[in-house]
Amino acid sequence: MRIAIQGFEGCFHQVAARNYFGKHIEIAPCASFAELVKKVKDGKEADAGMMAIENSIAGSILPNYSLLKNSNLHIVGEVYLQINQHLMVLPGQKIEDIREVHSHPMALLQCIDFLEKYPHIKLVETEDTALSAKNVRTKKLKSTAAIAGKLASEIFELDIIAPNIHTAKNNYTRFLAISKNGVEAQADANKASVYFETSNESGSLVKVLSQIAKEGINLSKIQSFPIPAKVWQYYFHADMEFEDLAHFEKALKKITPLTEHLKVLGIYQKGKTHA
Ligand SMILES: O=C(O)C(=O)C[C@]1(C(=O)O)C=C[C@@H](O)C=C1
Repeated sequence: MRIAIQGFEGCFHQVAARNYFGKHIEIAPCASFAELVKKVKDGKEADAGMMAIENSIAGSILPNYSLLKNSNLHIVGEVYLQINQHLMVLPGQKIEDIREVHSHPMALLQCIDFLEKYPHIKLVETEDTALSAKNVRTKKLKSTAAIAGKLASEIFELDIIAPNIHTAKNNYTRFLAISKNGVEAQADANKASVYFETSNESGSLVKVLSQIAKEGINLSKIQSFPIPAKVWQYYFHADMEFEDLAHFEKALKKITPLTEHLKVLGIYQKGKTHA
Protein backbone atom coordinates (compact mmCIF):
# COMPACT_ATOMS: atom_id res chain seq x y z
CA MET A 1 0.00 0.00 0.00
CA ARG A 2 1.14 3.55 -0.74
CA ILE A 3 0.36 5.90 2.12
CA ALA A 4 0.51 9.69 1.76
CA ILE A 5 1.85 11.44 4.87
CA GLN A 6 2.57 15.01 5.86
CA GLY A 7 6.33 15.20 6.09
CA PHE A 8 9.42 13.28 5.10
CA GLU A 9 11.67 10.36 6.13
CA GLY A 10 11.95 10.20 9.93
CA CYS A 11 8.88 12.30 10.80
CA PHE A 12 6.12 11.32 13.23
CA HIS A 13 3.59 10.77 10.44
CA GLN A 14 5.80 8.00 9.09
CA VAL A 15 5.81 6.25 12.47
CA ALA A 16 2.02 6.66 12.78
CA ALA A 17 1.47 5.30 9.24
CA ARG A 18 3.62 2.22 9.97
CA ASN A 19 1.87 1.60 13.28
CA TYR A 20 -1.51 1.62 11.60
CA PHE A 21 -0.95 0.18 8.10
CA GLY A 22 2.07 -2.05 8.84
CA LYS A 23 5.84 -1.98 8.29
CA HIS A 24 5.78 -2.78 4.57
CA ILE A 25 3.94 0.26 3.28
CA GLU A 26 5.41 2.63 0.73
CA ILE A 27 5.44 6.25 1.95
CA ALA A 28 4.34 9.12 -0.31
CA PRO A 29 5.82 12.21 1.42
CA CYS A 30 3.98 15.56 1.19
CA ALA A 31 5.16 19.06 2.11
CA SER A 32 1.75 20.11 3.45
CA PHE A 33 -1.57 18.72 4.67
CA ALA A 34 -3.24 20.13 1.54
CA GLU A 35 -0.85 18.13 -0.66
CA LEU A 36 -1.58 14.99 1.40
CA VAL A 37 -5.34 15.35 0.85
CA LYS A 38 -4.79 16.02 -2.86
CA LYS A 39 -2.66 12.86 -3.26
CA VAL A 40 -5.24 10.66 -1.53
CA LYS A 41 -8.04 12.22 -3.55
CA ASP A 42 -6.51 11.72 -6.98
CA GLY A 43 -5.23 8.25 -6.05
CA LYS A 44 -2.32 8.21 -8.55
CA GLU A 45 0.45 8.22 -5.95
CA ALA A 46 -1.36 7.04 -2.82
CA ASP A 47 -3.96 4.45 -1.83
CA ALA A 48 -4.66 6.06 1.55
CA GLY A 49 -3.31 8.72 3.88
CA MET A 50 -2.35 9.41 7.48
CA MET A 51 -3.10 12.88 8.80
CA ALA A 52 -2.52 14.44 12.25
CA ILE A 53 -5.68 16.03 13.62
CA GLU A 54 -4.99 16.99 17.24
CA ASN A 55 -2.33 16.98 19.91
CA SER A 56 -2.77 16.65 23.66
CA ILE A 57 -0.64 19.75 24.38
CA ALA A 58 -1.02 21.98 21.31
CA GLY A 59 -4.68 21.21 20.56
CA SER A 60 -6.58 20.78 17.30
CA ILE A 61 -5.00 21.29 13.89
CA LEU A 62 -8.00 23.37 12.83
CA PRO A 63 -7.31 23.67 9.07
CA ASN A 64 -7.30 19.87 8.80
CA TYR A 65 -10.96 19.63 9.78
CA SER A 66 -11.94 21.94 6.91
CA LEU A 67 -9.60 20.09 4.54
CA LEU A 68 -11.38 16.85 5.45
CA LYS A 69 -14.86 18.32 5.13
CA ASN A 70 -14.16 19.88 1.73
CA SER A 71 -12.35 16.86 0.28
CA ASN A 72 -15.11 14.26 0.69
CA LEU A 73 -12.49 11.78 1.89
CA HIS A 74 -13.45 9.15 4.47
CA ILE A 75 -12.00 8.46 7.89
CA VAL A 76 -11.29 4.73 8.14
CA GLY A 77 -9.35 4.58 11.41
CA GLU A 78 -7.25 6.43 13.95
CA VAL A 79 -3.96 6.05 15.76
CA TYR A 80 -2.60 7.74 18.87
CA LEU A 81 1.15 8.17 19.00
CA GLN A 82 3.25 9.21 21.96
CA ILE A 83 5.40 12.13 20.84
CA ASN A 84 8.79 12.80 22.44
CA GLN A 85 10.39 15.98 21.17
CA HIS A 86 14.15 16.51 21.41
CA LEU A 87 16.41 19.47 20.64
CA MET A 88 19.14 18.31 18.25
CA VAL A 89 22.25 19.91 16.74
CA LEU A 90 25.39 19.18 14.75
CA PRO A 91 27.92 17.35 16.94
CA GLY A 92 29.89 19.82 19.08
CA GLN A 93 27.25 22.56 19.14
CA LYS A 94 26.00 23.70 22.54
CA ILE A 95 22.79 25.43 23.56
CA GLU A 96 24.77 28.74 23.93
CA ASP A 97 25.69 28.55 20.20
CA ILE A 98 22.07 28.27 19.02
CA ARG A 99 20.39 31.27 17.36
CA GLU A 100 17.49 29.54 15.56
CA VAL A 101 15.27 26.53 16.24
CA HIS A 102 13.51 24.93 13.25
CA SER A 103 10.50 22.60 13.39
CA HIS A 104 6.89 21.92 12.41
CA PRO A 105 4.56 24.54 13.99
CA MET A 106 2.76 21.86 16.05
CA ALA A 107 6.10 20.62 17.41
CA LEU A 108 7.19 24.18 18.34
CA LEU A 109 3.88 24.65 20.18
CA GLN A 110 4.41 21.43 22.11
CA CYS A 111 7.77 22.77 23.40
CA ILE A 112 6.80 26.38 24.03
CA ASP A 113 7.57 26.31 27.80
CA PHE A 114 11.13 25.16 27.10
CA LEU A 115 11.63 27.63 24.24
CA GLU A 116 10.41 30.56 26.35
CA LYS A 117 13.51 30.08 28.54
CA TYR A 118 15.61 31.16 25.51
CA PRO A 119 13.92 34.34 24.25
CA HIS A 120 16.91 35.28 22.05
CA ILE A 121 16.45 32.11 19.94
CA LYS A 122 14.37 32.67 16.80
CA LEU A 123 11.65 30.09 16.11
CA VAL A 124 11.34 29.07 12.45
CA GLU A 125 8.31 27.06 11.27
CA THR A 126 9.09 24.37 8.68
CA GLU A 127 7.28 21.61 6.77
CA ASP A 128 8.11 18.98 9.37
CA THR A 129 10.35 17.91 12.22
CA ALA A 130 12.47 15.46 10.22
CA LEU A 131 13.13 17.87 7.34
CA SER A 132 14.37 20.42 9.90
CA ALA A 133 16.81 17.82 11.23
CA LYS A 134 17.86 16.92 7.69
CA ASN A 135 18.55 20.56 6.83
CA VAL A 136 20.73 21.04 9.91
CA ARG A 137 22.83 18.08 8.73
CA THR A 138 22.95 18.63 4.95
CA LYS A 139 23.34 22.43 5.07
CA LYS A 140 25.76 22.15 8.04
CA LEU A 141 23.73 24.74 9.99
CA LYS A 142 25.98 25.38 12.98
CA SER A 143 23.92 27.84 15.03
CA THR A 144 20.61 26.12 14.22
CA ALA A 145 18.90 23.39 16.21
CA ALA A 146 15.96 21.23 15.13
CA ILE A 147 13.14 19.88 17.25
CA ALA A 148 12.32 16.34 16.14
CA GLY A 149 11.97 12.74 17.28
CA LYS A 150 14.73 10.25 18.12
CA LEU A 151 14.38 8.54 14.73
CA ALA A 152 15.31 11.80 12.94
CA SER A 153 18.34 12.31 15.20
CA GLU A 154 19.55 8.82 14.31
CA ILE A 155 18.94 9.11 10.56
CA PHE A 156 20.64 12.52 10.31
CA GLU A 157 23.30 11.84 12.95
CA LEU A 158 22.55 14.81 15.17
CA ASP A 159 23.30 15.12 18.89
CA ILE A 160 20.36 15.54 21.25
CA ILE A 161 21.38 18.36 23.61
CA ALA A 162 18.01 18.65 25.37
CA PRO A 163 15.84 15.51 25.45
CA ASN A 164 12.07 15.44 26.07
CA ILE A 165 11.46 19.18 25.87
CA HIS A 166 7.68 18.88 25.30
CA THR A 167 5.68 20.74 27.96
CA ALA A 168 3.89 17.77 29.55
CA LYS A 169 5.32 14.28 29.97
CA ASN A 170 2.28 12.71 28.32
CA ASN A 171 2.31 14.11 24.80
CA TYR A 172 0.08 12.36 22.28
CA THR A 173 -0.90 13.16 18.73
CA ARG A 174 -4.03 11.68 17.22
CA PHE A 175 -3.77 10.78 13.53
CA LEU A 176 -6.58 9.82 11.16
CA ALA A 177 -6.31 7.15 8.49
CA ILE A 178 -8.12 8.55 5.46
CA SER A 179 -9.14 7.09 2.13
CA LYS A 180 -10.91 8.04 -1.07
CA ASN A 181 -13.35 5.19 -0.89
CA GLY A 182 -14.88 4.55 2.50
CA VAL A 183 -14.78 1.03 3.82
CA GLU A 184 -17.99 -0.62 4.91
CA ALA A 185 -18.52 -0.03 8.64
CA GLN A 186 -17.64 -3.17 10.59
CA ALA A 187 -20.06 -4.55 13.18
CA ASP A 188 -17.38 -4.07 15.85
CA ALA A 189 -16.80 -0.40 14.97
CA ASN A 190 -17.08 1.76 18.09
CA LYS A 191 -16.32 5.34 16.99
CA ALA A 192 -17.61 7.77 14.37
CA SER A 193 -16.79 11.28 13.17
CA VAL A 194 -19.63 13.46 11.90
CA TYR A 195 -20.19 17.08 11.08
CA PHE A 196 -23.43 19.02 11.16
CA GLU A 197 -24.91 22.48 11.33
CA THR A 198 -27.64 23.67 13.68
CA SER A 199 -30.03 26.54 13.16
CA ASN A 200 -28.94 29.83 14.76
CA GLU A 201 -31.57 29.82 17.49
CA SER A 202 -31.65 29.37 21.22
CA GLY A 203 -30.97 25.82 22.38
CA SER A 204 -30.46 24.18 18.97
CA LEU A 205 -27.03 22.73 19.80
CA VAL A 206 -28.12 21.71 23.31
CA LYS A 207 -30.94 19.64 21.79
CA VAL A 208 -28.43 17.67 19.70
CA LEU A 209 -26.05 17.18 22.61
CA SER A 210 -28.85 16.07 24.98
CA GLN A 211 -29.99 13.53 22.43
CA ILE A 212 -26.43 12.18 22.11
CA ALA A 213 -26.26 11.82 25.92
CA LYS A 214 -29.74 10.25 26.10
CA GLU A 215 -28.67 7.56 23.63
CA GLY A 216 -25.68 6.68 25.84
CA ILE A 217 -23.12 7.89 23.29
CA ASN A 218 -19.84 9.29 24.60
CA LEU A 219 -19.00 12.55 22.84
CA SER A 220 -15.20 12.35 22.87
CA LYS A 221 -14.66 15.63 20.99
CA ILE A 222 -16.63 18.55 19.66
CA GLN A 223 -15.15 21.37 17.62
CA SER A 224 -16.88 24.36 16.07
CA PHE A 225 -15.87 26.09 12.85
CA PRO A 226 -17.03 29.19 11.02
CA ILE A 227 -18.96 28.57 7.80
CA PRO A 228 -17.12 30.86 5.38
CA ALA A 229 -20.17 31.80 3.29
CA LYS A 230 -22.42 32.45 6.32
CA VAL A 231 -20.79 35.14 8.48
CA TRP A 232 -20.87 34.27 12.25
CA GLN A 233 -22.51 30.91 11.68
CA TYR A 234 -20.82 27.67 12.61
CA TYR A 235 -20.66 24.00 11.82
CA PHE A 236 -19.64 21.34 14.33
CA HIS A 237 -17.38 18.34 14.07
CA ALA A 238 -18.18 15.64 16.64
CA ASP A 239 -16.42 12.39 17.52
CA MET A 240 -18.68 9.85 19.18
CA GLU A 241 -17.92 6.58 20.90
CA PHE A 242 -20.50 3.80 21.15
CA GLU A 243 -20.97 0.10 21.81
CA ASP A 244 -21.57 -1.21 18.31
CA LEU A 245 -22.83 -0.16 14.88
CA ALA A 246 -26.50 -0.69 15.73
CA HIS A 247 -26.13 1.58 18.78
CA PHE A 248 -24.69 4.38 16.61
CA GLU A 249 -27.26 3.94 13.83
CA LYS A 250 -30.12 4.21 16.31
CA ALA A 251 -28.65 7.41 17.79
CA LEU A 252 -27.95 8.88 14.35
CA LYS A 253 -31.62 8.52 13.39
CA LYS A 254 -32.60 10.56 16.44
CA ILE A 255 -29.95 13.24 15.94
CA THR A 256 -30.40 13.81 12.20
CA PRO A 257 -33.74 15.70 12.37
CA LEU A 258 -32.25 18.08 14.96
CA THR A 259 -29.41 19.11 12.61
CA GLU A 260 -28.82 20.46 9.12
CA HIS A 261 -26.38 19.02 6.55
CA LEU A 262 -25.30 16.15 8.79
CA LYS A 263 -22.57 14.02 7.22
CA VAL A 264 -20.80 10.96 8.57
CA LEU A 265 -17.09 11.26 7.79
CA GLY A 266 -16.30 7.75 8.95
CA ILE A 267 -17.26 4.86 11.23
CA TYR A 268 -14.21 3.06 12.55
CA GLN A 269 -12.49 1.37 15.44
CA LYS A 270 -11.24 3.52 18.31
CA GLY A 271 -7.42 3.72 18.53
CA LYS A 272 -5.53 2.79 21.71
CA THR A 273 -4.92 6.02 23.62
CA HIS A 274 -1.83 4.87 25.53
CA ALA A 275 1.36 3.30 24.22
O1 LIG B 1 6.68 17.04 11.73
C1 LIG B 1 6.38 15.88 11.94
O2 LIG B 1 7.19 15.01 12.30
C2 LIG B 1 4.99 15.48 11.74
O3 LIG B 1 4.74 14.32 11.50
C3 LIG B 1 3.90 16.51 11.90
C4 LIG B 1 3.31 16.59 13.30
C5 LIG B 1 1.93 17.32 13.28
O4 LIG B 1 1.42 17.59 12.23
O5 LIG B 1 1.40 17.54 14.37
C6 LIG B 1 3.04 15.24 13.83
C7 LIG B 1 3.15 14.95 15.14
C8 LIG B 1 3.65 15.92 16.13
O6 LIG B 1 2.52 16.41 16.81
C9 LIG B 1 4.32 17.07 15.49
C10 LIG B 1 4.22 17.33 14.17
